[in-house]
Amino acid sequence: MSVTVRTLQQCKNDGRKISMLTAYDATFAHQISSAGVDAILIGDSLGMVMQGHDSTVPVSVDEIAYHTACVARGNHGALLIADVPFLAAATLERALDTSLKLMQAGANVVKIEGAGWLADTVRVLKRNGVPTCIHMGLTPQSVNAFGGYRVQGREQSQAEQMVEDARALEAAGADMLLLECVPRALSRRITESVGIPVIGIGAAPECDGQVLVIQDVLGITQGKTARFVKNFMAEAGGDIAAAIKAYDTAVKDGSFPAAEHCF
Ligand SMILES: Nc1nc(=O)c2c([nH]1)NC[C@@H]1CN(c3ccc(C(=O)N[C@@H](CCC(=O)O)C(=O)O)cc3)CN21
Ligand SMILES: CC(C)C(=O)C(=O)O
Ligand SMILES: [Mg+2]
Repeated sequence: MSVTVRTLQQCKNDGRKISMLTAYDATFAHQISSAGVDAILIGDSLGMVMQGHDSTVPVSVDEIAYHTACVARGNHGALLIADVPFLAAATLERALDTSLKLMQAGANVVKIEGAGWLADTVRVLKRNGVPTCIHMGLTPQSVNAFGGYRVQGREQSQAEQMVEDARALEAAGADMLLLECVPRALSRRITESVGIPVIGIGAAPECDGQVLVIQDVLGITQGKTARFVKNFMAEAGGDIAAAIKAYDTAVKDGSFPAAEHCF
């Protein structure tokens, strides 16, 4: 049975946690979906972990579409979410063109970095049959504007705006939200403020689900990793399939993330 946006909504309604991991190729899609992970993100993090860039800014729509098609061939029933690259949804026309390529490559949902100002985009995509996930908080494509990868929503006014934006995006028809590097208390408040599933990374165990980059889970990422990362390879005795299963189990039993992975 394939996972759909309705399955994830049911998970939130029933209080069952959602697990998500990134994948960029058929082999990992096979391993991750076979382990029972609910959703696979074809993330623009591939610009860093696959291509060796120092940010996600250089990634193109055609590259995400290529990796989405690779993942789709190895996938066994996980929901496929494709990242919309830098500026590829900056106008409604671009958002539609980008979604056309990603959905035809095999995506079930497109994920767009931004905030409340994406409400119109969400409405237009929904009308055209494209489910959306809006990535809020630390949006890595804005690293040049932020001046680094920094926690977002620490100031009261910014926190209130984020809650308001989450509600506006739900009202516009967004199917899910993703919060990255948002303080735990605010992440919990946003998750409780909307009816749609909220996936966290550096957010809170109280989110409806969690996502990590697969290389981080396997402990093979080059250089320093973020606070929210947990390497599941050690407890899995060096077995990749066991590490993926350990992640899925830890998300679903609520033991990941722990306080040390949150802000
Ligand atoms: N391997 C990998 N894992 C990721 O999670 C990831 C990527 N690559 N590439 C794209 C973005 C970049 N991401 C990042 C990168 C660094 C931090 C980071 O170092 N954050 C600080 C927060 C500092 C603060 O404001 O307190 C940290 O200490 O975790 C966070 C997210 C998440 N994404
Ligand atoms: C880190 C996750 C949320 C992401 O957007 C990516 O992998 O590109
Ligand atoms: Mg991304």
